[in-house]
Amino acid sequence: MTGSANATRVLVLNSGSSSVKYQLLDMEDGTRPAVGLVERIGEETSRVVNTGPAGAGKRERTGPIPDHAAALKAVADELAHDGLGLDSPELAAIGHRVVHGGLKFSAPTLITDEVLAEIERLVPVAPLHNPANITGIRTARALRPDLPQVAVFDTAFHTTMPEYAARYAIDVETADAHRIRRYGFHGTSHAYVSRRAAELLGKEPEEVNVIVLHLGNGASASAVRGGRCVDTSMGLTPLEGLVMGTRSGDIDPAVTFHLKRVAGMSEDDVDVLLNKRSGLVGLCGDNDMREIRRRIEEGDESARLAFEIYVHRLKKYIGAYYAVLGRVDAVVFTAGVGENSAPVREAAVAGLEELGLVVDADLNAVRSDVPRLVSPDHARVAVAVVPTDEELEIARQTFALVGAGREGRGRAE
Ligand SMILES: Nc1ncnc2c1ncn2[C@@H]1O[C@H](COP(=O)(O)OP(=O)(O)O)[C@@H](O)[C@H]1O
Ligand SMILES: CC(=O)OP(=O)(O)O
Ligand SMILES: [Mg+2]
Repeated sequence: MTGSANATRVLVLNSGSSSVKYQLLDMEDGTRPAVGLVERIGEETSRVVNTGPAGAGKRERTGPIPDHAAALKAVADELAHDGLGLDSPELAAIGHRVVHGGLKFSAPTLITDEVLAEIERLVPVAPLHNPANITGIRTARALRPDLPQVAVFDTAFHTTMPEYAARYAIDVETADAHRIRRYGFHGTSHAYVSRRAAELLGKEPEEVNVIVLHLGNGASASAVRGGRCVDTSMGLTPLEGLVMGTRSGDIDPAVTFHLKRVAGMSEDDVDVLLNKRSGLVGLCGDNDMREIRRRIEEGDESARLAFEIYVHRLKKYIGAYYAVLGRVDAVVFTAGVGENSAPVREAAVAGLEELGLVVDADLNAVRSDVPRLVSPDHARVAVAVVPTDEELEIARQTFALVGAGREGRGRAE
């Protein structure tokens, strides 16, 4: 590993199926000199938005960006434009979000050829995500082969799940032969948010039991006991669990045989149906909760039903994880929908007063980007909103790993 002692910055790359989010974080002074994203990759109208530090110095351009490699080049150009290029001596490492780490990776990992090969082996179980992560890693390594690159896995936080929560009730030999089990995702977010929730309650993570509801485009719930994940709603792939923007979440697996046998659909057709044409978009044509709420206000029935299905599933998971944990200190909402949609939060806990769950309408209506309680003072269980910050968590874990490497080498030299 290289990097001088004054290399205090980490570039975080979060490559999604059609977007790359990037942030440059300074681990010494806590600033974020660069923040931005490339979206709609592969379309004619791709967009590069460089938000700049704290929203200052925003730049935006539109034009075709054919693939993730080109997107990474665009990110490098944006950084160079601000004098923050990848050749900067201040750069200590690049941290990559990697969605599927299988069973091998339960901690942030320095990327080697072997690690990359293992991430590639997991593509079949994260087809929307791992290929993008791999391109991000390859491109970044080509641009800065000397710099440590670290993978931070979505699955890592969930490796503490007990065997009875992680296993499906299917033939053990088949399951083991094909490594079929529940891995869980969004772990970086669940870890960060559950820790911040403990802070908000004035407690140590070890002292509290929390249910985290990460509701973005992808959505998942987790039950966290004393800082360790004991159950989560996503499974072998990020398809299981909650209703999402475009994914069905839980479904009778027989639906898939039925579609193949009766509707003549291929494996790929079913895959696309459940991952891209289901969830909110499949139910009502929109996957953005803002648009769905607007349509409900106008009396649109399909939007209303989509909302009700979404919330009903959410409520079932709150109940299930309440039972798993036995005692719950907080139910915490995070990510795009969880942080911004007061109606979703209100509806998700409506009728759960007997469980100690109540939302205060005034507190819930407040818009803010700081962690906050939305339950009344006297509530038995706190209901909270905690904005997630996967990039900060990835940067911290990356810097800790690289820093440890530097110290270790320092001692050895
Ligand atoms: N002001 C808002 N009100 C309601 N929902 C919102 C708002 N802003 C964003 N969202 C929802 O958040 C989603 C994106 O969440 P986000 O966590 O950014 O997703 P991802 O990281 O998976 O791309 C949008 O699709 C939309 O449904
Ligand atoms: C794992 C997953 O669903 O990620 P995202 O929400 O970024 O699609
Ligand atoms: Mg997300």
